[in-house]
Amino acid sequence: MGDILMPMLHLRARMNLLFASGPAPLEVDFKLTAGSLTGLCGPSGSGKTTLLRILAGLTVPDSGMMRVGDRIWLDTAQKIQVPTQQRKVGMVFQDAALFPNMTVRQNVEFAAESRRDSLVDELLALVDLENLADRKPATLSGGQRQRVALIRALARRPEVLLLDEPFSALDYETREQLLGELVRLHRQFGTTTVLVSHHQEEIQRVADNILELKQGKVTNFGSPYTAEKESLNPVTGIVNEVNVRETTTQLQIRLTSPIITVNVPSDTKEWHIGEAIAVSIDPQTLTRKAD
Ligand SMILES: Nc1ncnc2c1ncn2[C@@H]1O[C@H](COP(=O)(O)OP(=O)(O)OP(=O)(O)O)[C@@H](O)[C@H]1O
Repeated sequence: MGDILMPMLHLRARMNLLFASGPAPLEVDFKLTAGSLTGLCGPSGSGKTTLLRILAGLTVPDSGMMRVGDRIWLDTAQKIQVPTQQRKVGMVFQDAALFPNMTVRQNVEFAAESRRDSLVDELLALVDLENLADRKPATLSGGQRQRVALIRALARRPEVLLLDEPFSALDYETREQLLGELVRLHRQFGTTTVLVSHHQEEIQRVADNILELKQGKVTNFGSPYTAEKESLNPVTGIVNEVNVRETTTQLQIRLTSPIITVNVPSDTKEWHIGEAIAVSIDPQTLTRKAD
């Protein structure tokens, strides 16, 4: 318990990449707290997958250092490069990549340290897969396959869990369900997790930490609530009437997209569908659409 809030992962890395706009370095230096769930987001081609691959040891940066707990997984200055299979990492990608000739149970057992490990049964039960344990992956739905991939990654008892858009190929409902399961598994196992997602809103809901990349640089790192504040798209409105007064000008604004999404901390207040709430607009933030 003592090290729960200690930075358990520290990565400093620099790697020259060829971005769509030309060559530029990916340059990161961040620390993750033990047991945290970090949402990694950013535009397409900003370096998210490369960063995940560096964490996994699948890509070696030009220079850098990575420490997990008290162990060094990478130190280019000292030529230390712990290979992926010796890193305690679990990975899940968009496509589950399960072994097709093995059953669900065998897929999970293969990753577990011991075949008699009760963890396998526990994991199968946790995501409701006991009844499908003897089926082959080809006979499962996309959501079921991703569930297997998720518990297979956890069966390795990883120190770091890396998820690269694991649910993005699934329909909305299945994605929501699996996100809920991911949060539950994360609470139960407390594995330090990095989740890549294109869905900013998704990340804001489940992550306790957000890491935003743009062109290989960290542009936002911290609580999802502050990140949201900076990146929230303003509501689009049209000026309907202008009343110039002595000290203030009153603008009547017709909102053209009246439904907005706001993320608020879950523990502050109870909200009820249909209740009226006051939404205030900061006049300083008003800009012309073309600006
Ligand atoms: N080994 C490499 N050498 C040079 N450039 C690379 C290398 N690997 C990736 N890139 C480039 O780095 C940029 C970032 O790629 P990356 O796949 O990490 O982005 P991403 O944020 O995961 O994108 P997406 O959201 O579309 O999956 C891309 O322009 C890619 O072409």
